[in-house]
Amino acid sequence: MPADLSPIDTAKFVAAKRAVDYVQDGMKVGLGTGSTAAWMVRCLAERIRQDGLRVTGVPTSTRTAELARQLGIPVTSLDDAKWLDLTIDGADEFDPQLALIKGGGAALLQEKIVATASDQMIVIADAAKEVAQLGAFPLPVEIIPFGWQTTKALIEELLVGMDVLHRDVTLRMNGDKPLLTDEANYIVDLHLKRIGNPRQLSLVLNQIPGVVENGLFIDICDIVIIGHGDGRVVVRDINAGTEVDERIHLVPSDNIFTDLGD
Ligand SMILES: O=C(CO)[C@H](O)[C@H](O)COP(=O)(O)O
Repeated sequence: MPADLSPIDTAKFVAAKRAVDYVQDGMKVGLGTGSTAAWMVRCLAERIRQDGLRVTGVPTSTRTAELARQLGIPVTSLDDAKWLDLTIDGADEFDPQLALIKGGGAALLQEKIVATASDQMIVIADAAKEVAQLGAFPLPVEIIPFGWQTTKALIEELLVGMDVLHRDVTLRMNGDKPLLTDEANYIVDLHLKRIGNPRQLSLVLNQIPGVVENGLFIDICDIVIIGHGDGRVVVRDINAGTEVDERIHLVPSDNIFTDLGD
């Protein structure tokens, strides 16, 4: 492990490194978005170079597509790939049932579509993302720009009847303009502090006409690989009901430390 990696980057790196062990020759793999997923893209590129692995990646954002191409990973669209063997992505929070909050990087829509079109979803995360109950991280909701203030008001109204600790909805900005997603939509962040019933909240949010999708991923993630700053990983498999603690000794090539832009 390079000495100059911070504990947080070490945690993300070891989780990513462990996750790409699940990738087998010939697989179609969904490539997540965010700083942890960017480590995974680098680790996957290294396996392609070193092991001669043949994979096709389906990126979940323009950022990830660009990084994958730069690193020589063959990429295609979900429409071409149709169904994927595996998706590996980061998350903003995960709970004991492996329900997730995603979308901190504004890519939740493509991420959810790609993960749902995969046989298996593996989430890679540092230990700080683990929570007893979701909601400390603001829940991102993708909405269409048309009538966005009405949609925001409808979300606020809906939250009154929900089991949440706090109810504040903010439009995500990029400087002085609303942030635009890859689909040219807006994101509103729901500051809820605690979500009592994520499944119910996810269902009712998606009933609002201007809502495209929300960042709650329920019953989608199969495995979470939790990285620690000391190089340890914990692999939690919800279906097998197992938790395995491993120490990974890693000697990454210099190549994957280039372009740590995310
Ligand atoms: O959902 C996401 C992007 O939409 C990311 O996976 C999530 O925000 C985690 O990002 P990071 O690995 O940088 O902490």
